[in-house]
Amino acid sequence: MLKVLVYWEFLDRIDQIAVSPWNYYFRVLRSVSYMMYLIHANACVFYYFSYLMDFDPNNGFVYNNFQPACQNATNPGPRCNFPGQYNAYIFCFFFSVSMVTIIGNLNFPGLVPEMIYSVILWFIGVFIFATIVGQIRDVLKAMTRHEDEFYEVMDEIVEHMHTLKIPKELQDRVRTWLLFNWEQQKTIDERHLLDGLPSKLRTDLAMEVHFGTIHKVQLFKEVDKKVLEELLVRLRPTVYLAGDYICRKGEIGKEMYIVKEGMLEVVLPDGRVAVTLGPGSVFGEISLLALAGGNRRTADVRSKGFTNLYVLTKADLNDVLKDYPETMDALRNKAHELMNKGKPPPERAVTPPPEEVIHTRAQTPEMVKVAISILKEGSKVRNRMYSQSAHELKVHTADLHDDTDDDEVSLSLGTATEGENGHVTPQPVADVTADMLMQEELVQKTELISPNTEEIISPSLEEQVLQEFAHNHEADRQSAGSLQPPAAESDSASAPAPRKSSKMRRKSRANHDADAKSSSDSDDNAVAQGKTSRRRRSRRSNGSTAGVNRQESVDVPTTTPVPKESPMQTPDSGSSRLSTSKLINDSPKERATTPVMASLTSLKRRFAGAPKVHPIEADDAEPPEPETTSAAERPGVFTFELTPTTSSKPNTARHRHRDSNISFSDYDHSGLSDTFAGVTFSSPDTP
Ligand SMILES: Nc1ncnc2c1ncn2[C@@H]1O[C@@H]2COP(=O)(O)O[C@H]2[C@H]1O
Repeated sequence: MLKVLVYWEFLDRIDQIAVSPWNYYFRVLRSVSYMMYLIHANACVFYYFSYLMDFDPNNGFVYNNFQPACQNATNPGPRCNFPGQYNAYIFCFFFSVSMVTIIGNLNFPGLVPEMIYSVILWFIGVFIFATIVGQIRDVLKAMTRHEDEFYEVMDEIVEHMHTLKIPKELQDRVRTWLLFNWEQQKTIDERHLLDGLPSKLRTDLAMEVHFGTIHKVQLFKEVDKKVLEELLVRLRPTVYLAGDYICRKGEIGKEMYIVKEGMLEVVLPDGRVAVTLGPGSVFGEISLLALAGGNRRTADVRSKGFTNLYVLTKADLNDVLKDYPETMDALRNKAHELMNKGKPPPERAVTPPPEEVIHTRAQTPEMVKVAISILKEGSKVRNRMYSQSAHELKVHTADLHDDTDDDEVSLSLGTATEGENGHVTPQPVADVTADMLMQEELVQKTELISPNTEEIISPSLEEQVLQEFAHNHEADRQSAGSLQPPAAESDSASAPAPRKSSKMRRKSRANHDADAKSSSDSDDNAVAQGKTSRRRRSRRSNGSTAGVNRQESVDVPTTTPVPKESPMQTPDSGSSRLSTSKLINDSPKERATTPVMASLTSLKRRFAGAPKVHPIEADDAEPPEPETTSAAERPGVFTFELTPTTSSKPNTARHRHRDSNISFSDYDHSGLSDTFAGVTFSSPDTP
């Protein structure tokens, strides 16, 4: 009897160490053992009761080993085969079991005490029996309780779907999800399972369960342990089937996810997979932390196979981070860092190429041009008129915002001021970075300088333009007279000439200089006849060079001293013009002779397609060596190939286009007599 305590202790310990399903078997065994013990105890009581009744041999109810019936029997039956040999304990145990499990069918009590004893025993027996049976049933039920619950829920859902006449395919997916979920988690909602536990225990449990995954997450690498613990408790496991979309672009982000197992794909709107995420990856943080400036999903995320994820809701995140505001900032910074490091900004990746962003300015009236050309250079009236016309020449931009990025190669549209010492200082007004050049289509569509670029060029340049007009006009006339333009003229009128050797270019420049000289006399004539740059352009575009949209010539002086009075090189329409491909493909020596060349070399290196920018060779006979002369000191004249666009929005000062990285600023029109428009290239590579 005293051993019962030891026995209970033993049972408790076994219960602690036994794992499912053995713990359930053990519990059934324990209940049976309690029953046996009680029967044993009852057997002992019965023996003692028999003893109190003197083992009366005349009494069939109590135990007696005497068996007097056998002694007197003439024909003893099988019970008399072992007279006096019944084992007292076995007999009493047998009697006790019968008494507990079977009501009645026992030796009828002959005496009153026997009857009372029997009744008490029967009552006890009923209770013991009921308890034991109930316990065994509970234990067996507990063994399968979760499974039963799961199937109960599943049956309900399936039935409901059936009632709603949900398509079979969807029903199957729900069923597959439920089964997979059960398979993975063995519970429908783990969170509620732990609700009854104190928070400290839940935290410890969560740390234990999720830490393996969380410690791989880069985003949480530097997060304080306390915050991490609080976040961990709030993580909710979930599973996704192959092909399921976890989130869709444009949705409002309310949850972020940590991948526990499986692979997921970030899918861009064009169907391309931007990146594949594996265990330890986080996604959904951009909208949750408003990294892209809003709370919308920036991409679709699709489960590649079956995946196990941890979900952290925005509400839970905010709930934790409201007590740790500095962690919110740290998380954002970290997320930004990871975003910029590992993946291109999703918005940029999915934004379609911008439409026309740079627009043509208005054309300067003919009258103004003529007046400018005939007024004395440097006169106040001329400057004012010039300034008026220049005001129309602002670059128009649309959908631009402030921002600047450095890029390896940039193209800038700028003004330059000629100083007293004859040095010309470029003043960039617009930067077109490498990004823009990459978008060749945009480059082709973009008009950096309007058809009337000449009008904002300095008076001296204006003069050159007029000279060229006269020259072209003369060529026109000649060709009209002979109905067959001379080959040289035809060449010079066409847009960028085919590649020529530097020798040829020098020669053609010499020819051009002679032409320019002879044509200068007919400037006024040309202007008077209203030869506009537009006409010249149209002649060019109709010229021999196929596939060229339009050419504009712009002189770009650099900081090399330029004699103030000496005219800048007159852009000959063909003879001195180099195509980009020419520059890029020419000898290294040539390539490195001007900043333009250096930049274009760099451009070529980065972008296979040559940008539609055509510099005209510098007017010095042989460009200086790059090692001995600073690139910024070399003069150059450049030509652009441009395509007109239409303007719908007014220009705004100092802007930058979000997609093309193009930035613009207004022209500075002050001191126009010393200011000209030009195009320069700049590159960090360029010395
Ligand atoms: N280019 C990408 N590389 C990696 N992950 C991305 C990329 N684009 C979007 N994502 C992830 O996909 C998620 C979609 O929802 P969010 O915008 O909230 O957060 C996004 C990022 O976590």
